[in-house]
Amino acid sequence: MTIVLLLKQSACSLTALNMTNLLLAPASLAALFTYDASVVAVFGAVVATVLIAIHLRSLKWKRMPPGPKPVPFIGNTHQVPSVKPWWTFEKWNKEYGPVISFWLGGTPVIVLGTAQAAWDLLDKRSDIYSSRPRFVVAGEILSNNMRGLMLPYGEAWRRWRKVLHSGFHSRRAEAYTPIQSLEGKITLVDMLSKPQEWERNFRRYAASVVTSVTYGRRINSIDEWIVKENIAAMDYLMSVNIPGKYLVESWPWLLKLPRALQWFRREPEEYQQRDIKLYTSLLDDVKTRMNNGTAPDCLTSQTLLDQGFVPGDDNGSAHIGRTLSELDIAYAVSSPFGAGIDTTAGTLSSFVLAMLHFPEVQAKAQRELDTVIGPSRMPEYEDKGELPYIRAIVDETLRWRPVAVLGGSPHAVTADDEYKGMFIPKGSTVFANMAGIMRDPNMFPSPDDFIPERFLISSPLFNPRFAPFDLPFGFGRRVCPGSHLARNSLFISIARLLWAFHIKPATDKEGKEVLPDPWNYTNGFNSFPVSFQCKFEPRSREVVGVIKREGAAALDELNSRWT
Ligand code: HEM
Repeated sequence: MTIVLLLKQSACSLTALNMTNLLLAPASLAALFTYDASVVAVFGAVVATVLIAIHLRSLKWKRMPPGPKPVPFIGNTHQVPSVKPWWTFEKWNKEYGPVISFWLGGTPVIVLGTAQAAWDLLDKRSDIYSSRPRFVVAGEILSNNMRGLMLPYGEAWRRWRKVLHSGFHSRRAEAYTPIQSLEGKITLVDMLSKPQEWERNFRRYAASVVTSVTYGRRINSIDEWIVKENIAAMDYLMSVNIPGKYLVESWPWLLKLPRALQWFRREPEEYQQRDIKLYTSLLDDVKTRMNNGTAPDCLTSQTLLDQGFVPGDDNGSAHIGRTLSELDIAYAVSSPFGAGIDTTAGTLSSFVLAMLHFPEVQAKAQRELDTVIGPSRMPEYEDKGELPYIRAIVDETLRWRPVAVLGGSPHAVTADDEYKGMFIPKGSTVFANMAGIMRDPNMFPSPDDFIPERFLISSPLFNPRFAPFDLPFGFGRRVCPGSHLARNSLFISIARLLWAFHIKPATDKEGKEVLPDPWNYTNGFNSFPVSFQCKFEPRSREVVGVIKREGAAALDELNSRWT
């Protein structure tokens, strides 16, 4: 009994002692106890939050747009063909929906397969969909972040883009139409004298328009050094931009190795020196002509002036640098070369292909030209308002075979996003698959047929959503800055080719017509018809006379302009 009482007492006294200790203990001790408790609480809360966040995130990731099942480490890389992947993307869009996702290694890729999805995300949410994926070798090492096309969305890109915007916005582009018209007349002469070289003639036209408006110098042939050097620079750029070619694209931490150990740098850095030499020599040439007062108004002269260059001053270049360095300018004004030649010339080749496969369209267009223009003069820009069917053919060509088949360069998302209940993670690469978008039968019934009437306001097939038809030129803040220049080139070239020539299939030895395969297109970010033969027969002797007369006058005028 006594023992039990003692035990009871001691238990009570222990309890009392503990209570007393807690109440009477020094403040520091109490704080220590309190602190320990809160550390545990905070730690627990952090762990719980992290676990909840991981759980929620994994739920989010499960809500990514549907797509083919990835495998560990490589994702879906093995399922994406290196040749014309846009057909596979179109197939997946048909199978899984207008917005699909897959994985290239550790990078999520989103493909938009309808115009609506592209408008909703790339246009309406352009604040977070306007960046580019990281191009380690092509953008960072080879181009030292000076090729704006590959720059992520941000200040450097904005400064670069301002140069192109002020050089090619719609009013400024109007000022280039006299050059485009004169060059177009030279092209018609080339088409008369060497019709078998029609693709080269188109390339010369596109290249001469670009060099004239950027550097104030025209070209007579695509074999001139300025074209060859620029093409070589573009070819190398393309050659390093092949997925899987460089380990450092998937493992950018390799850039943290001592420079001497970064084996992948040597060759692109050598080519960077070659690019710098080319672009600065073209810039210096314009500066020299500005100094002696012979430089025509062009993108380069305009940008140099905007950036503070003082022509005629011995130290004129020292003032350059309001927002861009001289090298930045040299790179910025070189961009139209890479972006504006294959796109324009390739679209003209698609137009020729369409005319071979849809002769009734050709005949209808020629009826319009005969009514509005007649054979005694050639179409001019002033006739544009009177030639709705020709304008519709331009739009339909851009739709029928979009040259920027994957929407140009891919976009990248800079923040997590939700779209129609689907989760789109930050850092995803986003393609607007033009090949699929332009063949969406809901938007473009009978998509494989060439039907200009879709773009004719007077036609029941007209869809007002496509007035104007901007879709081929991309989306949001990255939309093509050269679209006005490109459209003007396409309009005048197409109007005059149809006015001047019957475009007919080539014939074999037995005289049988040989139609080129309408799907035989090149691989690459710009896709255009693989070279084919066809005939350009002048429509009348009167037309030939006009071409020769106008062509000679155009050459005189161009020579007096640029020398
Ligand atoms: C038929 C002709 C052309 C087509 C179909 C075309 C189409 C495109 C497309 C789809 C894009 C990507 C837009 C995006 O990322 O959403 C683009 C970008 C670009 N285009 Fe064009 N283009 C053409 C001609 C031109 C011309 C003539 C120039 C030169 C003045 C030009 C300069 C550029 C540049 C510099 C970019 C990059 C814009 C940036 O990243 O901010 N393009 N183009």
